[in-house]
Amino acid sequence: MKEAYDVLVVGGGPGGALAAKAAAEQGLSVLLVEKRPAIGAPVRCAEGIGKEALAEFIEPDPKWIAADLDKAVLIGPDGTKFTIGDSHSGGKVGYVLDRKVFDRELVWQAAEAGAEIQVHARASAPIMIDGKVSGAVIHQHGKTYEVRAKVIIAADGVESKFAKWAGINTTVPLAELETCAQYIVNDIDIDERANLFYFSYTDAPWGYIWVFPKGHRCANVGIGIAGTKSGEGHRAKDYLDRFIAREFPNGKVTELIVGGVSVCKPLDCTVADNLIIVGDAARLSDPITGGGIYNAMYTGKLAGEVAAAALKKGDTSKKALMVYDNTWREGPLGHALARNYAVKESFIKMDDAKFNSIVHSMSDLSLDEITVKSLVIAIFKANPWLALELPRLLMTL
Ligand SMILES: Cc1cc2nc3c(=O)[nH]c(=O)nc-3n(C[C@H](O)[C@H](O)[C@H](O)COP(=O)(O)OP(=O)(O)OC[C@H]3O[C@@H](n4cnc5c(N)ncnc54)[C@H](O)[C@@H]3O)c2cc1C
Repeated sequence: MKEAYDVLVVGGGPGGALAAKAAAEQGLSVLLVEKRPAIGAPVRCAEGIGKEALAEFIEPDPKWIAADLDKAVLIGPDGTKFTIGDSHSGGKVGYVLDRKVFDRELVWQAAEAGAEIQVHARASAPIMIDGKVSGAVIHQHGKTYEVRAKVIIAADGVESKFAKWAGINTTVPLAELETCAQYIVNDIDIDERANLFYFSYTDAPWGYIWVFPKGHRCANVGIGIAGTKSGEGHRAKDYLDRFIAREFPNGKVTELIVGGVSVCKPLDCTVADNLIIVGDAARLSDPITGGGIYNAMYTGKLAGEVAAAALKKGDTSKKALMVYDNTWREGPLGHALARNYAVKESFIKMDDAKFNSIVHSMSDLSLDEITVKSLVIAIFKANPWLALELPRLLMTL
């Protein structure tokens, strides 16, 4: 580890990896520090991603694809199913990844581009000079180092502290922090090409349950519920155990993970002098699904490119880095996050009776495109009463 770099990336998830790769490809000296001893492990993710989204960044490779999907099935509180995609979708729907392998591949690509990677290396504090972030204190193998950098990219995920230490308010309201639990369940009867989403206030208050196949008779089965709904006997794991006992009583559990997902609005501003915040650290996961792999990759790559352009001009002030914030916020990602936040706020508190009526109304519909927008438009068409109940949501579509 040197004492100074052009760019320091804190965090070796998809956001950090793409940021480091993009910056190194521009010829910058880049250090990526990851606090865990192994990139990609333990996995805290259901590992689902759309094929087209992923193709923006990387060629699909069977070594990190656990399942190739052709449909998603939404299941209402009374068990009524609505399927999106199927044979008409041309196999475009999505993948379930093997993130232990996938995350390592992304970091390896950053290293190949010239970035230096240090694992088991935790950033414990920013170095502040004249009120500006100018590096970080790094702990590794019992030693402490000071690393200076001209631009620091905070890619430290949902548990992000770096931006907060640098004076930015990153607090997620408890009601907008989904608490999640997930098992890998083996030896179960599943459709290996379908992601299942169960919506029911009783089973998963202000959240949902997912069953994402991971190959033959194996799936990620998980739940996210609002942080405010979690309590004694009502923890995410308790709800999940009840679901598993009902749906997969003979399943064999081989892994449990717990984690959090923010479903709030993005940070008000994702840059400061010498600092860019990406992915989950910037609260950019999707407010409906909690999905954030694509958003982290997109903003990570953008951050690396913006850092390089700013360094070429010799200006890494907040004003110069604002092009990063403006680009994602005013582009398709920012619009999708704003719309999906409005959709989440409108639907999340609906009771099971209303959810049932919506899912019943959709059973005759056929939808090949899996986008929130196409789904919500279909829901409004099939349920004209929603236009009166949620008039402001219509404006966002
Ligand atoms: C249960 C669950 C299920 C999910 N399912 C999906 C899904 O199916 N599809 C989807 O798209 N998204 C899903 N997500 C969200 C997805 O995992 C994240 O959005 C994505 O990983 C964000 O990438 P990131 O690079 O921003 O952060 P992360 O992947 O969280 O990476 C951040 C990295 O920073 C490291 N780090 C943190 N602090 C420091 C520090 N001080 N110093 C050094 N390193 C540090 C961490 O160890 C971590 O490796 C799920 C999340 C959970 C919890």
